[in-house]
Amino acid sequence: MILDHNQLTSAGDILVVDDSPENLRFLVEILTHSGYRARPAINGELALRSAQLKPPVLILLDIRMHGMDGFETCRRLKENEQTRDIPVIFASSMTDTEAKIKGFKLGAVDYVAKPLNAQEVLLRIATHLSLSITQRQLQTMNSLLREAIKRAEYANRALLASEQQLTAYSKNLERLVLERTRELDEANRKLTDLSEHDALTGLANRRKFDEVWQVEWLRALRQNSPLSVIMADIDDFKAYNDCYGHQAGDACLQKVACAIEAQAQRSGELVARYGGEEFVVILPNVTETNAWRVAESIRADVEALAIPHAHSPTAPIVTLSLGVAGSIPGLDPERDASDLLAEADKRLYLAKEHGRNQVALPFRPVATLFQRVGPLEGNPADRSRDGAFSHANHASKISNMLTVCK
Ligand SMILES: Nc1nc2c(ncn2[C@@H]2O[C@H](COP(=O)(O)OP(=O)(O)OP(=O)(O)O)[C@@H](O)[C@H]2O)c(=O)[nH]1
Repeated sequence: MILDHNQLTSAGDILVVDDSPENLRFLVEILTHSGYRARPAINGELALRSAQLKPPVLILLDIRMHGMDGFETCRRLKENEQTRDIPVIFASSMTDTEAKIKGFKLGAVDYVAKPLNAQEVLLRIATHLSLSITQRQLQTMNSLLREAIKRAEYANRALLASEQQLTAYSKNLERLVLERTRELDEANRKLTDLSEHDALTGLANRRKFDEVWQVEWLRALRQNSPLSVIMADIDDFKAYNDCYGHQAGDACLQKVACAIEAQAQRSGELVARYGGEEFVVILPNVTETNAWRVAESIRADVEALAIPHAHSPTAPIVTLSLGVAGSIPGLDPERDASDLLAEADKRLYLAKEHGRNQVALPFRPVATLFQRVGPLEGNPADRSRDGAFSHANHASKISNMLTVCK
């Protein structure tokens, strides 16, 4: 493909080398006439110098010259980095094949025979200039492309590295978030635990009790089931503290808390520390009578601990007074949750008033009570509580049972 004439003529100088001034003039003339810029050189040495000083876009080179001939001039042009890529066209009257082959082997791109034909010379120059310019453009595009590929590869590597870094960061972040979440969950759990439990005994605290008590009351109301509560208070605990010290008092509270908790292990049952030396037990699905049995077992178990209490006016050991109240909320619209609790509390203080170390129930003739606490019919949920009580030990416990008027 021959390029546009303007592109060819503006590409640069054409160096014309010939030791015949006539030939030189002729060539310079036809080139200039065609719009090219032509530079003459009268011998090989001058041609080399001119080409190195300002590389032309093409060289038209005579072979047979005085001094350095065209072959040698071409050889030197091709061994110089600066001039090696300039297309060389030999112009010669040596038309034998051997001379042509030698010229091509030295790196010439074409050959024009003398005497020169202006049109042929111009056509060959246009062809080789086009080829050379296109080749240079291709080389430039190639090197630009190579540069672009290099940059893309570099960017790709950088992208890959930052992707890997990002993955590592995000994995690390994920791990940190997980760790923090776990720590936060754990801290929250501890906080909830702290907010719901008494630090000394590990039992539920008053706050937790209030919450559960309301829930259980509403459940019993919905299910028309019984609900009971026991209030328990250590007798003469001030005297215990005064006698054995506060630390021993703490240890005593822990032992009593354990004993109470051991008697309220069924699902839904809750033991809480209600105040200093006061405890409360929620017994869902347990009738008042059976709650009395639980209270009596607690009282007996604390007694069985036989914790010495030398200054107690009640007994030489630590004892408990307990008040019990139970209801079926659905059948008892007159009372609400706080009424039932207040009732248990009132009975606790009646138990205190009547000598301590006993369980207080609402007034019922002893005989009736004795029958009521015997084997029961009805709710199977109560039966396990029935099994915990027998007529044999009933007689010994009755002395610790108080009946009072409502
Ligand atoms: N060691 C210890 N003592 C406590 C704690 N909480 C409350 N107390 C003590 O429990 C005692 C309760 O005394 P009181 O309310 O007078 O009752 P009490 O001496 O048990 O007499 P009654 O209840 O009428 O039998 C006080 O001396 C409180 O200091 C505690 O966490 N640890």
